[in-house]
Amino acid sequence: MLLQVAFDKPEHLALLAQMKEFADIIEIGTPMLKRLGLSAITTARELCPEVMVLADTKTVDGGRFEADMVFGAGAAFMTVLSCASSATHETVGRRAAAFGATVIVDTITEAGKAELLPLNAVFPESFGYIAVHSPTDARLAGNTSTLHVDAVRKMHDRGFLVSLAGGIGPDTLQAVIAVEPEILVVGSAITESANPKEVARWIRDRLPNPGRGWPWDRR
Ligand SMILES: O=C(CO)[C@H](O)[C@H](O)COP(=O)(O)O
Repeated sequence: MLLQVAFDKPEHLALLAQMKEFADIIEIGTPMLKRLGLSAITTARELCPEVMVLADTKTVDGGRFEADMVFGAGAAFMTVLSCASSATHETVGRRAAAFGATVIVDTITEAGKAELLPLNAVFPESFGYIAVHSPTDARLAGNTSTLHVDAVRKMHDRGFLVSLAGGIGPDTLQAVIAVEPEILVVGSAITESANPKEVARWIRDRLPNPGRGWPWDRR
């Protein structure tokens, strides 16, 4: 299982270097990307050259431009929304292949209903994972649904590697590890804690098969 640490706020940049011993993937979260732009990606690459960077673009259109920007800046992964057009999926997939990068399809707009994902569209080869994702705003508004966690097995049954995100931390770790996503995304439970390094270490120590879950591990 891979640990992706999500850095959503500009002030989280100060934590980047501390996470390199725990994170398999550093996520430049959507708000940070909007605030700091591509410099957040290049900074992460400079501070943590051995850790892959994911740009959480949540792309819905203009895929070619966004892919070229973030992959050109050094991101190894980007996200595209499952509800984007197949033309966007295809162009992002082609650019990822050209850069040797990987796309994650985020089903956040189908939150809790990832199994409804219309997969008559065949995703390009460079699409590595389906993300099942509980939206932050829904959780902050009191939604405690765990349907996205249940969706992990359904996505595995359809042959996808799965990234699981949204509200994951020490309190929920056991339940999310049980459904065996390939990538576990943890943001605020680490970045907003009093001791980010210790929380990251605690989570990392409990991951089954830490550092495994890449597409190439399955080939
Ligand atoms: O992509 C995101 C929000 O859309 C977050 O980065 C992701 O949900 C992880 O954050 P947290 O662990 O705080 O929920």
